[in-house]
Amino acid sequence: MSGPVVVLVGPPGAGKSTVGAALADRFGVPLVDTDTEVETTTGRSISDIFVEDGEAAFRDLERAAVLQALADQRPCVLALGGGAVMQDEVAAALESADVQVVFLDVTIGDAASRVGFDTSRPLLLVNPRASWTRLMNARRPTYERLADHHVQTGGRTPADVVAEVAERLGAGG
Ligand SMILES: Nc1ncnc2c1ncn2[C@@H]1O[C@H](COP(=O)(O)OP(=O)(O)OP(=O)(O)O)[C@@H](O)[C@H]1O
Ligand SMILES: O=C(O)C1=C[C@@H](O)[C@@H](O)[C@H](O)C1
Ligand SMILES: [Mg+2]
Repeated sequence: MSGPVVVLVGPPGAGKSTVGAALADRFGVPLVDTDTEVETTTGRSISDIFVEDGEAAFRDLERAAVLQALADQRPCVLALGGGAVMQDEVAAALESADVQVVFLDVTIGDAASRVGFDTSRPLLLVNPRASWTRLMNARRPTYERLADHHVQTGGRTPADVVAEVAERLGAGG
């Protein structure tokens, strides 16, 4: 099979980057993290792009990164930024691609203790807990609709989550 082995979606703090890196090691493929792709191709931080050019400009770059990774025949683990699935073109591409989508779910309590809500997340600068919850409520139906597998991460280590995802993909053991 070519293209992404798995696509990870979920809110900030779900563990997409962490679990994605471990899965990539396990499968012997690179991790493509769209947040990192955007920062690498522009040479700027996501925060700077949001502040200087606005969210819409970031979303254009993010969409291009997702579509490129899906179009590439290069096997990888693809971790999406938390809001990527809210773009219709991204959602449609995930639905039509022959890929397994995994929704990494997390509660506000676990997400808060994991990320600490520092200044690196531009949408969570003001009242981070309330902002995270509002975004999650708006996005949850989309995460669930697009997901082939729904994996709870609360109270579990990254290794536990990796093991469950691998098992769901038929690569456990
Ligand atoms: N299952 C877990 N248990 C405990 N800590 C975790 C778990 N998964 C990830 N973490 C930690 O939580 C933090 C956030 O994880 P990570 O950056 O992977 O989340 P993310 O979903 O990629 O978030 P973002 O959308 O902001 O990029 C990291 O410090 C990571 O080490
Ligand atoms: O939840 C979001 O909308 C975001 C999550 C991060 O992964 C980054 O993609 C960016 O900070 C926006
Ligand atoms: Mg991440």
